[in-house]
Amino acid sequence: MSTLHVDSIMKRYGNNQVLSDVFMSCSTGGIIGLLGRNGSGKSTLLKIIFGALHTDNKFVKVDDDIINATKDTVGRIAYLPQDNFLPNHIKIKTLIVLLCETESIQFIKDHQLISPFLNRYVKALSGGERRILEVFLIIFSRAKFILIDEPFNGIAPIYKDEIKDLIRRQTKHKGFIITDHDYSNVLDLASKVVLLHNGSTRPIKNIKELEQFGYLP
Ligand SMILES: Nc1ncnc2c1ncn2[C@@H]1O[C@H](COP(=O)(O)OP(=O)(O)OP(=O)(O)O)[C@@H](O)[C@H]1O
Repeated sequence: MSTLHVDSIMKRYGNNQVLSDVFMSCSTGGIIGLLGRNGSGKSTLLKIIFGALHTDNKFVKVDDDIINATKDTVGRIAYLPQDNFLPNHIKIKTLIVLLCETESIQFIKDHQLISPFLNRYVKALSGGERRILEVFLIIFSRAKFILIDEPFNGIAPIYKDEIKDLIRRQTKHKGFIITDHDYSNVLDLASKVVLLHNGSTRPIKNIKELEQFGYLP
């Protein structure tokens, strides 16, 4: 078993102290559902864990290895941002080979949600098709810990269950931190739920607590 350990993360934009007291721990086999209101700092936190955003205060460790920069994340942490990140002019079958773990490449190419697009370029996909491809590339990437920002955004309800099943299967050897405003899907997947509230992470035991913290009405 491997563990991603996140502690002592602080981040301020000008006078806006977005993160002040963050603690999270995710082991392979687990899925952390990260919830929080708009602007609570979820994307900021994922970017800092991955190393895509700088802050002076952070402690991120995978097993015994301290993660300081994006180069330290190779094979350890992968990150799906909210926004498109794929290059437009590469064929989809090439991206799969470049980015995914060897043992899953054939499975992905044969999958009904991906196989129709193998010979297309990313620029020829619709927004939802592109998001499905991005989710596949990240959850089957070579990293042990996968950070996913809004995987279900723009994806039709019928495909969400399939994506959740794929994520669950990957927990055999990976750990996930997932945030999405489609909170019912996050709760459905998560083995632990964490709420970002006033800059702090708070472990959540039940729906009632989400109401008490003002996340749910
Ligand atoms: N580059 C930046 N400069 C200044 N402020 C920023 C910057 N990026 C984010 N912020 C602010 O930091 C806070 C946290 O933003 P962040 O995007 O992390 O929130 P979030 O929880 O992911 O929000 P959402 O759920 O709406 O996507 C917000 O108040 C936002 O306005």
